[in-house]
Amino acid sequence: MGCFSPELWLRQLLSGPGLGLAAALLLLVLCLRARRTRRPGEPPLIKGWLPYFGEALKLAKDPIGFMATLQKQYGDTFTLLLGGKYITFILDPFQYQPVIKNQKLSFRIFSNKIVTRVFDVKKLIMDDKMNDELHTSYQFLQGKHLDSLMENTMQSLRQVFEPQLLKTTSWDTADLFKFCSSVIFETTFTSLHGNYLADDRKTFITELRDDLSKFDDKFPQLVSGMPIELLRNIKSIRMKLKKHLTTENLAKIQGWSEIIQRRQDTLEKYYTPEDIEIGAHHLSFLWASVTNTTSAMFWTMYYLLRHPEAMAVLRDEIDHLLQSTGQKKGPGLSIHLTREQLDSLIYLESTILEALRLCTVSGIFRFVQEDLTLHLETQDYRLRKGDFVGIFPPALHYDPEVFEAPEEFRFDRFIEDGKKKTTFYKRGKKLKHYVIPFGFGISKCPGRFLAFVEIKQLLVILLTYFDLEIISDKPAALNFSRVLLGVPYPDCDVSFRYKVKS
Ligand code: HEM
Repeated sequence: MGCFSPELWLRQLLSGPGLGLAAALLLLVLCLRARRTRRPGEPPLIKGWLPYFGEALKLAKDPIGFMATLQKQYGDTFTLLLGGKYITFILDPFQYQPVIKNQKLSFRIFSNKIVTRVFDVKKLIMDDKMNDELHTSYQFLQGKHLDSLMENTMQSLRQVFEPQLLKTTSWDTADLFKFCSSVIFETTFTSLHGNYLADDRKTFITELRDDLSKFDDKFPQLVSGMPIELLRNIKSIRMKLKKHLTTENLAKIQGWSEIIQRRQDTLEKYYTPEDIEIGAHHLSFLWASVTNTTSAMFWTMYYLLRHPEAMAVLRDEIDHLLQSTGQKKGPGLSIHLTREQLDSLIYLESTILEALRLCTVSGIFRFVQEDLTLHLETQDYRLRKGDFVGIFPPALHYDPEVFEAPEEFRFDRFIEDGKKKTTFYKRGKKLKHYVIPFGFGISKCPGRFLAFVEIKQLLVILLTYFDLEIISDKPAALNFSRVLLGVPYPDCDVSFRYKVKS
């Protein structure tokens, strides 16, 4: 997609060697793209005044408010020019199904373009069979396989937190985003890939995390199609990351999870073992497993720290479960919860869901493979080959008809009469889907169960073993530099303090 951060695009292009290229590019697209007009049967067309970028600046500034304004003005279906791409947004949640079910609207073409651009994986586009086989590996993120991943996660969390528990009970201060990114990276990487065997394990993990974070900083530019050569040292950082994850280097890590084993077996069928592209595949999976989980963890913790009343209810809920399962805090990190027990923590789950409802600014996209008519309940729309169709979850998440006071954090929003609340209505009709942070249909995130389990386990540990308090007064806001690309990071870090409970 080419719509994510026009300011970054322009700034980068207009510095140094990008200047000539920028001028040529802008001239070309100005001529090519400005000419489109709305044809009969097509949705309202909104091009903005800026050629090529269209309304991308407004979207990047305030995506939720801007889309709400357009929805009021043009209705639930309209086509928007964003960074050279025409995207027809379908905002009525009852019309998601026709989009998801339409075979001519392709997720694979969309996602292959991104994976090729960002991670330099070339073979996916050419090899559908390999693509299918890699997708079957996602079964190892569910069911009984999830139980063993959950054990790995708990083991990794012990490794991270047991040294902390030996400390005295004095306060330590930390920055919340840095804290989440460090714990989630180490836990996720170790749970999925295993333990690095050499003595310098900690250094290896820290370097890998820092390199992934530098690479991820430039993710929006890479997605938008900016040549990696314009992004200073990102090409060499990407190469370094890929090399860490080649067959030879992965062999230095012990205890691969089933999913990593299956992916490696599949990749070895299609590549020679020494092919660096194997590392590129593992990099794309590592990136997917860590980035959104980190920001989801950040926002959940952030809201809990700012709402001590919610934190108190969660602590009670967890204490109650530990007591009822006969568990006491012993030396080290001795508590152990099964998946069913974690699932029974309904206030914990509601809190995470509420943070995701408030903070998901991703888009769900499909590529229009040929000119077609999309049949919606209310109307038919003509769509053009080469355009995209998009679902924008915040339009649903912030709909006051569905969620009362939608901009407020209410940790118990998904609880009713002491049980999980799963009924939400619009226009008097029950909604099948009301919170969609993980995408939809074929592109639905395969890691969603693991993400929930990991965040829950981490919160159980933090709330059971630590006192936690926010220090920063300044509220954090969503940073929209990666709008439409998942759960955004905060615009600033937030300091908090923690100490082992006495
Ligand atoms: C709270 C955390 C997470 C969120 C909000 C999230 C969100 C998403 C979304 C929205 C998509 C679909 C993208 C699209 O439609 O273009 C996606 C795809 C994906 N996610 Fe997640 N994700 C999370 C955690 C994870 C974890 C923990 C893993 C792996 C263990 C993972 C692995 C993947 C993979 C492999 C895909 C690509 C699927 C495909 O190509 O079909 N995600 N995620």
